[in-house]
Amino acid sequence: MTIPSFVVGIAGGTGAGKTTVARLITENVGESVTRIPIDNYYEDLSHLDLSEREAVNYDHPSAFEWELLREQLSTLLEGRPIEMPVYDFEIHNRKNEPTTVEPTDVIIVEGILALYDEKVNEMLDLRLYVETDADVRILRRIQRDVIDRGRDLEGVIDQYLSTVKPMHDQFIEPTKKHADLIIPEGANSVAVNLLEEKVMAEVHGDAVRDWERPSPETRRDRR
Ligand SMILES: Nc1ncnc2c1ncn2[C@@H]1O[C@H](COP(=O)(O)OP(=O)(O)O)[C@@H](O)[C@H]1O
Ligand SMILES: O=c1ccn([C@@H]2O[C@H](COP(=O)(O)O)[C@@H](O)[C@H]2O)c(=O)[nH]1
Repeated sequence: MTIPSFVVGIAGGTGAGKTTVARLITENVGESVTRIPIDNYYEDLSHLDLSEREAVNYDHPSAFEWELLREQLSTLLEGRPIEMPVYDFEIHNRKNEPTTVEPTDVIIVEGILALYDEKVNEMLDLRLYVETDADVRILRRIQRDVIDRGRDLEGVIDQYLSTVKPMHDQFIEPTKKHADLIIPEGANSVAVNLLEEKVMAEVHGDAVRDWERPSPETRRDRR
């Protein structure tokens, strides 16, 4: 049984480079890492038809099943496997079959609101916020949504202006204050190399952890 020793949260706006950072900092640790995309914890919307699901605001915190994420994360931290839901962006819903996820040394929790929930934040050893300019992010998103997620240009622009951008400003960007580190320009190589070394040290058991997370009060006092 593996009890995870290092849980990293990676938040940031759509297209900021969260998935890329997660991939790059863990690519040399083989099977010792588990990625938990919080997209998998979008509420089950099977009771809605496709056109109703298309109209949902997927950037609001209420779109996520936080209780399930908290529960499954703490199960992994106790060294037990979970049945993680799997999300399908093309149909805006979960797939029928969940996937079994075993606990590993390192766990990466990644998504636009990965630093939003207080209880999830308490389970994170390191909180990262990936920050990339909005113009770069929307260009990346257009490319990805049209090519990989089966959307048309007009729909991507409408969604961006009606929900993605306002929710980013209201809910996602403010979670930056919970971050231990802010990574500018997404996958910048200096940050990636430093974090990769840290992840490898955790996996090989020679990591030195001499920090203690400051309480919210101490953080405020430091400002
Ligand atoms: N530093 C970077 N330079 C260039 N392209 C990048 C960089 N980081 C990410 N990308 C590209 O931008 C797109 C979105 O990145 P991704 O990591 O999926 O973002 P997120 O997970 O935050 O939505 C991908 O096509 C990815 O290859
Ligand atoms: O059914 C859905 C679910 C989510 N989205 C959008 O996805 C992004 C989050 O993914 P990133 O990889 O971080 O970009 C979020 O902004 C939602 O708007 C969707 O379009 N449809």
